[in-house]
Amino acid sequence: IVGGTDSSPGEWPWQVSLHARLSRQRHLCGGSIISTQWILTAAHCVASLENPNIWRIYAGILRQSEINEDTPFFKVEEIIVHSQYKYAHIGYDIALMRLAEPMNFTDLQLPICLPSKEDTNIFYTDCWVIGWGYRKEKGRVQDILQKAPVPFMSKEECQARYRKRRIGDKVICAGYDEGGRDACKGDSGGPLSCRHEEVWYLVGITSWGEGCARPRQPGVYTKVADYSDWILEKTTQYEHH
Ligand SMILES: COC(=O)Nc1ccc2c(c1)CCCCCCC[C@H](NC(=O)/C=C/c1cc(Cl)ccc1-n1cnnn1)c1nc-2c(Cl)[nH]1
Repeated sequence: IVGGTDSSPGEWPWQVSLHARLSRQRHLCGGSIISTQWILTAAHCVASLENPNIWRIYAGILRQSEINEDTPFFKVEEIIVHSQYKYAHIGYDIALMRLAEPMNFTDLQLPICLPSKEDTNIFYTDCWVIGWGYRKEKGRVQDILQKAPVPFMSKEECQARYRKRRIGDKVICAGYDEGGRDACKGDSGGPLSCRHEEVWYLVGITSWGEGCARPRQPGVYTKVADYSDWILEKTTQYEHH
C-alpha cells in the first residue's frame, strides 16, 4: 500500500495473508474471509500455483513477523479459479480457496459481507484498500498491515485514464487523480472494503494498475457484486450425487 498508515489489531478481521512454500515460504497475496471455509482472492495469485498443498493461510494477524514455523495456519483443500480468467488486465480475476477445516470466528478473524448483485449501482463513499504490500514500486513487503482510503472512480473516468487498455465491465477503479495512495506489489488478492450504512462489504479484489499510486493511473479491482452468482454456485454444497 502506497500512502497508507498502520492498521490496528482487529480492524480488518477478514484480511488474510496467503503464503506459498516453493523453494522457501513467503507472503504472496492477500485474501478475504467470506465464510468459515472459504477465502476469496485474485485468480492471478493462484493461477500458476493450483496445488493446494503449497499454500498456508494466516488469519487473525496484524504483523508478518507474527508468522514463524510455530504459527498456526489454515490448509487449503481446493482452489477454484474462474474458468474465463486469462490475465488480470482482461478481467475475471477472481478465485476461491476452500479450507481443509472450517475456521472458528474470533474477534481477530471474521468474515466480510459480500455485496449482492443488486448492489452493482451503489456509489460507495467510504472505501479502503488494505495489505502488506510494497509502499513504493521498488519496495518490500511491510510488517504491519497497511490501510489507505481510496475514492471510487467511474468507469468512464477509468477508461479515459487507461486508453491503451479496455477496462472491462466487471471491474471498478479507485484512486486519486493526483496519485499518492494506492495498492502496490504484494497487496493483490486482498479486499477493497467499503463501509455502507454501518456494514463493511467486500466491494473489490485488488487486481492491477499501471505502477503504484501514479497520477491518473487508478487501481483496478474485480467488481465482486458482478460475481455473486459465481461465488454462490461454487460455494454452495450441492448434493454431490
Ligand atoms: C518476502 O515476500 C515477498 O516479497 N513476497 C512478494 C511480494 C510481492 C509480490 C509477490 C511476492 C509475488 C506474488 C505473485 C502473484 C501476484 C503478481 C501480481 C502482484 N500485484 C500486486 O500485488 C498489486 C498490483 C497492483 C494493484 C493495484 Cl489495484 C494497483 C497497482 C498495482 N501495482 C502496479 N504495479 N505494482 N503494483 C504482485 N505481487 C508481488 C509482485 Cl512483485 N507483484
